[in-house]
Amino acid sequence: MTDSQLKNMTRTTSYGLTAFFMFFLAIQNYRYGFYELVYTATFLIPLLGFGIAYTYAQRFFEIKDHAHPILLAVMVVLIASNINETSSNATLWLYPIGLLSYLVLPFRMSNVFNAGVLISLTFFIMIQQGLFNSLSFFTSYLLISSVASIFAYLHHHKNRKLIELSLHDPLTGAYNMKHLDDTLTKEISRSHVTGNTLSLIALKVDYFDQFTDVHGNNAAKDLTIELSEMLGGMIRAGDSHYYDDNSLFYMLLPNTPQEGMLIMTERVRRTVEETKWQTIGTMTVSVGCTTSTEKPTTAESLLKEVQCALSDAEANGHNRVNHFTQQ
Ligand SMILES: Nc1nc2c(ncn2[C@@H]2O[C@H](COP(=O)(O)OP(=O)(O)OP(=O)(O)O)[C@@H](O)[C@H]2O)c(=O)[nH]1
Repeated sequence: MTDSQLKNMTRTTSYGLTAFFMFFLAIQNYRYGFYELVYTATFLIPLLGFGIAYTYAQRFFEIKDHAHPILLAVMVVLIASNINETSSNATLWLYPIGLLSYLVLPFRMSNVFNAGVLISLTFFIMIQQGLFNSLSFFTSYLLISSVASIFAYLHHHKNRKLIELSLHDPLTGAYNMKHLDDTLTKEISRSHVTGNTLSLIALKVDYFDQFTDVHGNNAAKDLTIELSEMLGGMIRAGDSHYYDDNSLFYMLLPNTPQEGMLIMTERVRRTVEETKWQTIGTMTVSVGCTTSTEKPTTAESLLKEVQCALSDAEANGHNRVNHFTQQ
């Protein structure tokens, strides 16, 4: 299940459960003779139904999320219209809306929404029913929305960590190969639309296996981290670098023509050669590079081209930049 399918399912279920809860509250109010709240429920339940329909439509059409906060705000106003000098039963109906907001709105927006409800309704109840009732609403709504907010925050935080872990290589902090596949596919489509050239570079430390045999795995890891930091510092905003394995790096340069890419790769090769490396003193790298042509291409074929160019650079004596040429 994709992220957006899961989000839509959560929203639909949350609207459905809230509608069920409202229906139950409406029956209770009918039994006790609070007919105004029953009338309000006849508006609220269709509004929640609209929320379900809107979420469903979002699966098929590119519709923004704007309707969700508006829908929740309308429901709060409808409920608040039942609060008067004598009755505060309607405040009970606000809690499920507050909880619903954490399930259908983005985290920050739901915090702002609940803060707005808390402040405006506290003042409104104070005017209608005095300080004691408004304080009682304030404390109970604050407690419930804070608990919901803490849970939502934990979920949001874990989610961000998981996304980061799924995109980055744990050793170097560079992006991983799965992310390169995804980004490359997107950038290829973009370059077809805009007509801008896309450049891809593969770079590998020369004689890295021998280095590992002599200096050990830890030194090899330290060198890889050092090199990754250097590459990350040399690329421009909009470029990105990726780590595969065995000291093999890729760099993706959108909107960069062949001449620009050759300037950039030669600069990287020379900088590596001239740098005093903590773990090894001096070292060199071989670089393979390719640029997208006007012909339709795929991420797979660009990767093959760049790997082929890198193998040729290594076969022709290492410490060189080699641009892929069609045989
Ligand atoms: N994408 C990308 N291209 C680069 C980078 N460095 C150099 N280039 C390319 O090489 C060309 C010449 O770059 P430089 O030698 O830095 O000259 P420059 O006058 O600073 O280049 P501009 O910043 O584009 O004006 C640029 O126009 C780019 O196409 C880089 O880090 N990333």
